[in-house]
Amino acid sequence: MKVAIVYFSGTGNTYRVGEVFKEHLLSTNHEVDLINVNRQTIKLRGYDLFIIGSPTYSKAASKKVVDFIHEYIDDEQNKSKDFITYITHSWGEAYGHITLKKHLSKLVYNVINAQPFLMPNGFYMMNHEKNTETEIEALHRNVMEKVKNMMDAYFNSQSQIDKKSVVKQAIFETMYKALSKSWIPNFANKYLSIDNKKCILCKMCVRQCPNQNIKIEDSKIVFSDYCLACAKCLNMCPQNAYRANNKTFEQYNVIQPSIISQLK
Ligand SMILES: Cc1cc2nc3c(=O)[nH]c(=O)nc-3n(C[C@H](O)[C@H](O)[C@H](O)COP(=O)(O)O)c2cc1C
Repeated sequence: MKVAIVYFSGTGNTYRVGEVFKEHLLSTNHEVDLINVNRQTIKLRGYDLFIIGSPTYSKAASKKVVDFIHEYIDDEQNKSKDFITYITHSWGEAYGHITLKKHLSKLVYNVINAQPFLMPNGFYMMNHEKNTETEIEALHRNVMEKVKNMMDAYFNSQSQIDKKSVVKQAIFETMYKALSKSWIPNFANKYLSIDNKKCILCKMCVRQCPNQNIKIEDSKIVFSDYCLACAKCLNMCPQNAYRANNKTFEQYNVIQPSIISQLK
């Protein structure tokens, strides 16, 4: 079977879950491509199964992934294929996997499994707490078990759609759309700043920003007003020069590589 795992990820969680799906499928002799929505420029074809993952933003799915479904997956050739959706979230209830299912179902795709994954919080400078190492390890172990269960269910032809209120899903999607027009695009300008004593103008954030929202002008980092609030820049800055709400942000180092290597 040929599988496309399609994801968007700011702080590494959704990527990490995609990677676990990939490792699991490779170990059971399937062909797998792990595809970042930011790097794909042509329609996806020739896959038997699509696994589509997104971070949760305001309880909904990232606009990047929803737009990608319409632009690069919607194709007559994919109509008879199977789909699995997942979202990663860090607190409370999340509805993004159901948002993705709704968009795919409207396009007449067959979504067999839709599940949330609770992950370490990469947005804790704005909301809730930073996770401890013990919590992070437990969350990553849970990912491995859940991925295995999801794929076992899929290969046993069992549907596993997480039950969620469709009314709440629609409300949260509408709220996220409204925030995407106002608060979110200005997030970096409003809440982020750079410690210029630490910044070495390495341009890593400029290159890695998924929406090209970061530039260097007059030897300083500046933000435009099309931020996604994905928190990638803060988490991956090699100098930890980013400040959030005027405070130094204590990074997780993206996907906690030391912990992940221990779990392998
Ligand atoms: C702008 C923003 C809004 C978020 N809103 C929620 C939310 O409503 N509920 C939640 O559980 N997590 C929320 N989160 C946390 C992320 O969904 C979570 O950490 C996710 O795993 C990040 O995925 P990534 O690491 O692949 O970017 C939010 C994060 C950001 C940056």
